[in-house]
Amino acid sequence: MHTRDSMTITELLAQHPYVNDFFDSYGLQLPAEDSRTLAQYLDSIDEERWEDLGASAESVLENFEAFLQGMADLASEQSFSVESLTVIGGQNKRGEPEEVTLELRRGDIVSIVGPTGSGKSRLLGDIEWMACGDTPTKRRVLVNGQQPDASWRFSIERKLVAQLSQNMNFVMDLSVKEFVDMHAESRLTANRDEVTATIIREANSLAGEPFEADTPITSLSGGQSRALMIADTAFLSRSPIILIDEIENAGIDRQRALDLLVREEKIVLIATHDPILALMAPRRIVIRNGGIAAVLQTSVQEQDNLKHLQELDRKVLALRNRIRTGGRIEDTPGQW
Ligand SMILES: Nc1ncnc2c1ncn2[C@@H]1O[C@H](COP(=O)(O)OP(=O)(O)OP(=O)(O)O)[C@@H](O)[C@H]1O
Repeated sequence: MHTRDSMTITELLAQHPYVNDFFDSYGLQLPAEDSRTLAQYLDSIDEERWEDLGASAESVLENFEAFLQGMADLASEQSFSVESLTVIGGQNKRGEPEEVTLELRRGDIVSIVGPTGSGKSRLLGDIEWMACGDTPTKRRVLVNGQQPDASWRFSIERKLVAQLSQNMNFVMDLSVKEFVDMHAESRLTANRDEVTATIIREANSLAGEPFEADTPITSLSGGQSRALMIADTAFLSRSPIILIDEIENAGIDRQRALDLLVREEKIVLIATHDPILALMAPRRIVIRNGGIAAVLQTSVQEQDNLKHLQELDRKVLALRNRIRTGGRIEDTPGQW
């Protein structure tokens, strides 16, 4: 029995003004002033009306409890802030000790580089799982200097980590707008229409080929769906830690994607084979044989060279587009 069970509707609305949204979604309008409790009010609704609404007093009450719990969880999540993330080394694939303690702070962007199969995704996996010596690497991950509570691993509401993985498989039959709006709704976003429009606009500015709000998500290209997920994560995810398993260079504006993701002082880790993305991060973790072999600061010289790399990249992109559109590459390299 909750204290709110004995509250009058007037009191309930005063304490939780957003409850009207919940009842609106059922097509019910709560009276603004009423000295009955919610249960009494729901009981007074006749059978026929419940049939029209496709619900019952019991189901509404039950879902209302879940809704209030969700709001409480969101509020506690917002007040919880991740200031630091620490990875304490374990062992590499040969069982040799990984002698490193890596501390990341809010707003840090770190890239993870290493040969195929060296263990980049594993490091992301350890962070996502908040490993405490219980993965093959024996690493331990601390949040704000402490081992996070085990229940966080399973908490969907209070998700500390958002992962953008390599494969995005959309199976639902929804338009881009419906998909983003559904996300916005599940996050209880206040200005949903506005946020949804911003996400679609930003995703379009990341992806080479534009798409429309009413495009079915199943017909988006790999690059387009990736762009949509990046924008969606940037604007809707409350997770303070973002893990990215490669932003492929399939026409995605990587600098813009990073700028979007770090807007909110999140901790961002990106596993990548792309030298441009690797150098865009102020620090990079080098993985070898399943262990962290080095943590390098991007030097001033590298930052300078990044501009040249980006210039090269633009040239390659232009050549790629030429090939894609049926052209030839017969001019001398000096003219590219
Ligand atoms: N320290 C370790 N001890 C034991 N196994 C490990 C360790 N590190 C990584 N592995 C295992 O090695 C395999 C390859 O690692 P992973 O998939 O992370 O590589 P990757 O660098 O992401 O590769 P790619 O570049 O192809 O995506 C995985 O099965 C992973 O669990």
